[in-house]
Amino acid sequence: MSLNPSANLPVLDFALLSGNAGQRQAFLSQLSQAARDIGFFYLINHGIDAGLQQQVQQVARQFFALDDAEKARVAMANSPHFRGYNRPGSEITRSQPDLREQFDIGAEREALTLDASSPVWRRLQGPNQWPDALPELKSALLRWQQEMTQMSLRLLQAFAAALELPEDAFDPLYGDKPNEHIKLIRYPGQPTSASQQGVGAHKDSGFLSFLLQDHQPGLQVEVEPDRWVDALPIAGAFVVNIGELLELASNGYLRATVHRVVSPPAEQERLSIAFFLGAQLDAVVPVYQLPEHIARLAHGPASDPLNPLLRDVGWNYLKGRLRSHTDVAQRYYADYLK
Ligand SMILES: O=C(O)CCC(=O)C(=O)O
Ligand SMILES: [Fe+2]
Repeated sequence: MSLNPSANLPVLDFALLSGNAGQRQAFLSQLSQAARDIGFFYLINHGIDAGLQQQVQQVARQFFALDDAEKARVAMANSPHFRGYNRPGSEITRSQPDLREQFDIGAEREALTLDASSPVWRRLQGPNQWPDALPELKSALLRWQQEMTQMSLRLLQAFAAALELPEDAFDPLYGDKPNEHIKLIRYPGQPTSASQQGVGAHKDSGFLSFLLQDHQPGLQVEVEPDRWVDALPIAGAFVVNIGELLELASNGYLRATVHRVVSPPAEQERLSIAFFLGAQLDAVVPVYQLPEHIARLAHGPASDPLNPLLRDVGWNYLKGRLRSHTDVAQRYYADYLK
């Protein structure tokens, strides 16, 4: 394993984007190169306060330390909107259980009124579940959601500029309802005899994902078929990766890179705070007209029969949620799955 955390993945300095014209251009060209070569990079000087990062990590640890009974009161199995707590082993990736416990929240919006003709993905919108035993969690995560949304939308605009599109090209895809998904994740240590699948190999479904890791390694990126590199933690930095919506929007010029987490050793644990920026659920991702020198290198989105990428955002997001959370799927989506 490499000792220099930045050896495997590029490190991008977000402060350059608001610097002078030369610095801005340097950032955009580093961004397009990093995004195209690997689809994963570290982001530093992102403007998210270090104190807030630590507060969110601390409240996440407090949440996972609650009694099982308290956590069960906010179980995702009770939410048609896929919000709430999952015990280790309850989520499935590539048909295997993921050895991680997690707490999901999304945008705090009212459930939609639905009738028989409503597309099923409209069930995804709705309220979060908050634990009574830890009121600080709600205020910390709603603030996190707000700040992460602002920062990540700036980065998404930089992606548009890096693709030589107007900076606001993607704005209509999220409008005033971006899909702001936070996942607090704890990976318990595993003996070497057990499965080491913290989370199995996958692509993220949204535009961009941001991971705030603690000190514990485990995240791995598939840089070429069957070649995995460690994305070792860098304190305060976010690991950023590209999701399926940006792969679709760039006609495969940018790629949603496959990644996974290997469980920590026995007696240790790993905490990760993930933020997924997605489009509004009723958007459809168009094929953007890219300049010739970029379009030439765009080979179309990946075509994996096990994971078709869907341009209809609501359907693409629902696909991933149903596959990962079979208990919610059976309880609230049985009519659709039939
Ligand atoms: O734990 C991590 O840092 C990565 C998690 C992840 O890839 C995911 O939940 O989509
Ligand atoms: Fe992921």
